[in-house]
Amino acid sequence: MNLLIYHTQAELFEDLIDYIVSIADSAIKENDRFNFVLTGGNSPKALYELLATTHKDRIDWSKVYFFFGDERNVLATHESYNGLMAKRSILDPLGIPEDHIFYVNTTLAPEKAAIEYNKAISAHFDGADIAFDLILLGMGDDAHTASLFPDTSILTNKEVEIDSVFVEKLATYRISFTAPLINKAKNIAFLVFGSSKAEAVKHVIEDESKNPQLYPTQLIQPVDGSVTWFLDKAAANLLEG
Ligand SMILES: O=C1O[C@H](COP(=O)(O)O)[C@@H](O)[C@H](O)[C@H]1O
Repeated sequence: MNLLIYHTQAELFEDLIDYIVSIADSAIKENDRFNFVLTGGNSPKALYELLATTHKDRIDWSKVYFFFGDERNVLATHESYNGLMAKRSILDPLGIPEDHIFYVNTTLAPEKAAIEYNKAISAHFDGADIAFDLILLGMGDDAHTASLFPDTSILTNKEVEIDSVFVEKLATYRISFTAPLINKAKNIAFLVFGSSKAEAVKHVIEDESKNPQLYPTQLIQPVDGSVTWFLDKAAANLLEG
């Protein structure tokens, strides 16, 4: 595990963008494409905007395929649809063609949306191992990541797949990568800001005995890939090591 802690968000984004560019370059050199899983939530918006403006010439976007690690069970026009924030901040500004973007189809019931997303991803990987080049993730102050929330059924799903899950505390369904699917990735990067996340960061990174029902992000342990944490000072504040 790599742990990187920054004084400012600007410094963090600069390094995170260098990291993304380097993974994109290697993936494109090796396989002529870069399979990039975006995270939702609030933290990544400024990152996406920087990638689509100041840094747009650093990646060959024609070779990039975009996916979503989780999605809200709302229509694509709803403000909380992860795909909409990505569409506005990075996908439209870069002119990414529709056939390079794997949105979750939330006009379907959540179970069906998950099944269709699994099919679309399997077809994209065409029988090869489903190992994304890079999965970006955030983490909530309750230690959820993607839509792996505490005390939910998806936490015990051992399949490498996308699943639907009812999140009781939000009284809503979500569609999400399972932990085994995330753990197959070649690279995983967490982007976490702010003091409200500090306690969750400490439990996820430093607890010796794991309790993933309470701290689901503890389930993220790549099989062969790397995991890198990009934290600001406030989020890292309670770490001891
Ligand atoms: O991995 C993820 O993390 C966030 C937490 O996001 P935040 O930046 O808004 O705190 C989560 O809600 C999101 O859906 C997910 O992709």
